This record gives sequence, C-alpha cells and structure tokens, in this order.
Amino acid sequence: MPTLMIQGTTSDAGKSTVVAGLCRVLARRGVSVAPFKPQNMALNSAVTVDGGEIGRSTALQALAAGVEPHSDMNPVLLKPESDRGAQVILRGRVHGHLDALDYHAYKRTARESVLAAWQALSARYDVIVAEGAGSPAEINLRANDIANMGFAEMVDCPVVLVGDIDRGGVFAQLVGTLELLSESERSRTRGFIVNRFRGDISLLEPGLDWLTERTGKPVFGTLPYLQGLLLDAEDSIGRIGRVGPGATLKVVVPALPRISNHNDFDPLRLHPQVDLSFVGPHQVGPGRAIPPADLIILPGSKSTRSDLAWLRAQGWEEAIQRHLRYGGRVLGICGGLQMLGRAVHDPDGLEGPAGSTPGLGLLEFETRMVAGKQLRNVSGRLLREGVPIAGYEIHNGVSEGPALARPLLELQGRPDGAESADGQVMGTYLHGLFDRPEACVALLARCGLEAQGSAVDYQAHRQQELDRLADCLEANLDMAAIERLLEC
Ligand SMILES: NC(=O)CC[C@H](N)C(=O)O
Repeated sequence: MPTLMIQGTTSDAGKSTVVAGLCRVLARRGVSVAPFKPQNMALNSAVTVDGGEIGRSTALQALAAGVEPHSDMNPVLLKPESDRGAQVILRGRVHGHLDALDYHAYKRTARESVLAAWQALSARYDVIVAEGAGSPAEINLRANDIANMGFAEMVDCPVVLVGDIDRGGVFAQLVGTLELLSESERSRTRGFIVNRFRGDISLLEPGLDWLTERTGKPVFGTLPYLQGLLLDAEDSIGRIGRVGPGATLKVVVPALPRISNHNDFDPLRLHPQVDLSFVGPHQVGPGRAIPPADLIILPGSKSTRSDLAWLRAQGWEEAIQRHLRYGGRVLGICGGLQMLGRAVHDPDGLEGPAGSTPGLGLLEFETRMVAGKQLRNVSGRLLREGVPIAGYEIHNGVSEGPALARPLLELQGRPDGAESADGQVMGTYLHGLFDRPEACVALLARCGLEAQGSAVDYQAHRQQELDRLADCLEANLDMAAIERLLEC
C-alpha cells in the first residue's frame, strides 16, 4: 500500500502542516488519501466517526483529505495528565495510564494497534500520508519505536525529512539527523523539505546544492513562511492571532498546565473585535492578578482538580471574584465548567490522586469523574437566543445540581451547562462553541460586544487555509517527484 511518511528534524518543524497540505493537494487531484499519525502526544483531540478520539491535527488532515476522521488515523494518542503520567488511547479508546502499565507489554500492544490501524486504513484508501512525531534521531527512544522510523521500517515506506530553517541550523538539522539513522533508515529517507523560509531563495540555493551533494538526496522544495497560517494546533498554544485597532472586547484565558482543546479559541484569535490572550504566571508574574478583561474563559482541562489547584496557587480565584464584582463575565468550557461548580470529585483517581477538590462555587452543582469517557459530536442551540451551535464533547465528568436547571444550551434535545441568574457566569461541556458565526456573535454579545459585520466562519476559514497551504505546496514542491515516491 503506498504510504509516504513525513518526519521532522525537531518538534514543530512543520510536519503536520506539510501532511495536511499534501492531503489537500492529493485530494484535489482526485486521489483517495488518508492521514496517519502512528503516535501522538497531545491534549487537543477530536471525536471520530466511530466514536473514538484522535489528535486534532490528524483530524484536520482528514478534513484536508476530504474524509471523515477515524480512530485508525491516530492509533496511539498519549494525553499527559502530569509531568510523568499520561492517559493512553489506543485506536480511539482509553487503554490505561502509562505509569500503571507494564511498559514492555504496552509497547507490544501499541505496536500491534499501529499495524492493525494502518492495515485497516490501507484497505479503505489508495494512499496514506503518515506523520512522524518529534524527531527520528532521538536515539534513546529508538528501541521499539513506533512513532518514526520504527513505523517506516515496519511498513517499509519512504520518508521525507522536514527541517525548519526559521530556527536556524537547518543544514545541521538535516545532515545530523541522517547521520544518526541506521543504514536502512537512511536509505528510506528519500529527500528533504526546507520549511518556513523567508528571504531571497537565490541565497539559499548554494546551500541546497551542497546538501544534495553531501547526502546524495534531493531537496523536494523550500516552503515559504506562510504568514498568519492558522490551522488547528497539535498541542502547544501558538502565538498567531491579530489584535487590530477594532479589538474592543478583551478576553483572557488562563493557560492551565493541562489545558485541553484550546483550538476552541481559534475563532476568537481571528475575530477583529476580540483581543484574546492566554495568560500564565510568565505573562503576569507570580502572584500577580489576571489582567482586566471583559470575559474570562476557563478552558478545558485534562486534569480539572490539579489545574484548579494551580489556578488558586496563582491567586486567580480572588481575581475571578473581583472580575465578577466589577461586572465581568466568566465562561467555563468542559473542565472549566467543572471548576465553576461547588466541587469536583474523583473517587477513583481517574485524573490524578483520588479525592475531592472544592470548586470556585460560582454555580450550584458538583461534578464526579466517572470511568467511560463521553465522546460525541453534537449540535443544538444556544437557549436564550435560539441560534444553532455545534461541536463535540470529550469528558469523564458528570455534573449534577440545581444550577443545571438553568441550562446554557440544548444539545441533541437535552440540556447542557448552566448560566447564573444574572447571566454573568456561564458554562458548557461543548467544545468548538465559537466555530459557528451566529453562536460566536451571540455569545460575545452577552459579554457586551456589538457585532460589526459577522464573526469569522471558522469552518469556512479552515477550508480556505487548507487550500492556501495546498497552493503553496503545489507552487514550491516537486510534486511529481513526491507522487513518484507513492508509486513504489
Ligand atoms: N475536555 C475536558 O475539559 C475534560 C474535563 C475533565 N478532565 C473530564 O474528563 O471530565
């Protein structure tokens, strides 16, 4: 089965973007193509058609390929819950926690899952564009690798290596990575892509010629730095966003250590009237208050109780109360909603040590973490305005209490979330709630924003960005040579 794997010399070299771009280029040429990421470590995930969970960047690549995201596209997803522990998702379903699993047995199962998922995808699509993780030159992680060369060797596919010239040292990155590979890994590496180039290409060309001479491998192309490209981030909170002169609504999101699905905020990054900032202690200084805002959004969290403790340790519980006293709004999404209640109970220790943590007490309800993750794509409406809203749910928590009798939304015919009687505090389990322009406008209007023109249609924006990316790949990569790699 034709599979091409894109690996990078570092994390964030642009692998996900190149895979998304290649998926879109191939799909536009009528090829039946699917993305594949054997192993990902990320807290941004998406719900798949088969009711599972995969990394968000892979789901975006599926969108680029014009196919439905499926659990087989990212068979191993590691969701860190602390600096040491991570939840292991295999083929979309929770398998256990890394620290509680026998490592060797887990490695074997993970490898089997990767192979089975790749075989299942191969039966459904003509071409697979796979993405590595981090760099293949992490020699300490080489044994039993499934994320990079271990996968490429297992399925015997060619590899293209992406280096990021923007951070400097791209020749050392590419040559050094090749140097650290085994003979067979080196020979399956068919060439390079230089990513994020700004400047005069003629100044780079002698370096590219040298690279080919030195390694015997072609450079398939140099991709320019694509200004403002905003596609669903894999995990880290990117800095892209624009704060123009018309940005009158100030929205602050605490950058929780286990923030999850922060893609929720991408439509706000693009909104011309919104000034969005993620704040952590580094931005405001330890012990300092959250900057003044119209709206504070408590985001999703992989570990609600420990992130709540972190929020308190920053002194931000008082800051939120003060913000409310001055008439500000607070919105909680999923883990953030759970924080707004009276307590969060985790009797079985699903997200960390077993126990209970008092919530911020801004809404009358309590949450219990229950085994069996709730994963679903949902749609419904924002109750007060009646406007349509859609997104997805990913959580273990089940919330109960009188505040839920005043729901924020109706989803699939059932009530969801809550809002306080004065409307200042709102919460929902729905991720992706700003993606639809009408819902985005209505939610921001509640915070005092008078819409000028319509909000960004984020779904349409994603499609346009994928086309812009694909145009860029077609213009700058030797696509004929890349397609030849897929024919072998
Ligand atoms: N997506 C989330 O924010 C999840 C919240 C919480 N960790 C739960 O599982 O219930």
